[in-house]
Amino acid sequence: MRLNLLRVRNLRCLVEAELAPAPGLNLLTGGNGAGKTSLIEAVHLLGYGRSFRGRVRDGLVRGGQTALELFAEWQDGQGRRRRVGLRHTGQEWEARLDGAPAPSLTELCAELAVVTFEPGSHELLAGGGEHRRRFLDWALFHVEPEFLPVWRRYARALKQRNALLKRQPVAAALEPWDQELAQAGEILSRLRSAYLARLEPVLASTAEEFLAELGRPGLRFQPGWRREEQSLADALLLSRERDLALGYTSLGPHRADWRVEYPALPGREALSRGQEKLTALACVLAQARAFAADRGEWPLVCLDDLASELDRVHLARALTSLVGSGAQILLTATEMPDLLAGPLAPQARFHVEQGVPRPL
Ligand SMILES: Nc1ncnc2c1ncn2[C@@H]1O[C@H](COP(=O)(O)OP(=O)(O)OP(=O)(O)O)[C@@H](O)[C@H]1O
Repeated sequence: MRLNLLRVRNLRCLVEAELAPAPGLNLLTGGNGAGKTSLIEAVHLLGYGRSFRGRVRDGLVRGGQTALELFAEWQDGQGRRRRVGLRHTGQEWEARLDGAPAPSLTELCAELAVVTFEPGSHELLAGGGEHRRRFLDWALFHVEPEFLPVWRRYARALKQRNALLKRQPVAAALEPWDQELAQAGEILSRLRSAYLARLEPVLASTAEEFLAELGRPGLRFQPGWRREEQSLADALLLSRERDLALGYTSLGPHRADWRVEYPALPGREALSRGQEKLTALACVLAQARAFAADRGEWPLVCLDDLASELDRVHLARALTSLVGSGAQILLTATEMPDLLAGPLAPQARFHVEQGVPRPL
């Protein structure tokens, strides 16, 4: 997947910005508040329907404006030229995909695959389970056709069951939703567990390239109930009294989680802050690699302010591992890191000032 053109209007400080990235490594430099992260946010928004700094309604639209507008043109793995346009007010949106109206944001996000590592990405290890579920589900959404319908089934059944639980229904009223939840939930869990099993060796080889000192990382899946001991149907039945008292469904795949384990470390808490970031980066890059292996094309890789996150040695190793891969990369930094020379020299450089990126 190769992004040829990005146009942004009225997103944070970007009044009217245009970026035409090259294949390979693109470096965006500029001072604090210049708009580098906002450009990455624009790409991320097309890939996820939300920013990594919150929803569109949480301040993404430029002050004094009613909507932001994005346009992107890229080439997919088969060499086809694709186009997407999005207008978003924070409440309402309108989108076009290849010239036709897009029926949903989900449809849009299925087309442009983006992985992002930014200063908040250490939340993948340190934050709540929703970050890690989102990570898992992004991959499945893109590579597993069975995933989205089953995820929707599960989400709908969960909403209905939770609404019922609040009303203290008779047990029989819960039956159909328990059944639906159990059926969809078992499939969801199987898909997630299989994905993590596929990701584990990819993560190990990625971490080996720039984080070998910690040993081979493993991935442990937590399905959201005691899956090795009981079916989800049984678990739901057993937790019914408690769920009625709580007024919501206390177990199931919506509570799933996963974690990275290093054999020589007692737990995540033993990681230094830098090691936590490197591990999160390894997870993100492994996910991009696994995507490339499954789909035969790389997602667009966005790395915001990586140099301020990593020391020089780890930064060089991480970039070397990526740059050789053929992925298109958008990398932001306040200044050009001096290690970006020789084989790590960017294919294109842009300087961002007051929300305007200019090619150098
Ligand atoms: N809704 C908004 N309307 C107008 N300006 C905004 C809005 N939200 C944020 N800004 C401004 O947009 C800029 C955002 O900059 P951005 O985070 O993209 O900068 P950056 O180049 O990545 O900087 P840094 O190096 O400090 O991370 C800031 O100057 C901020 O004050």
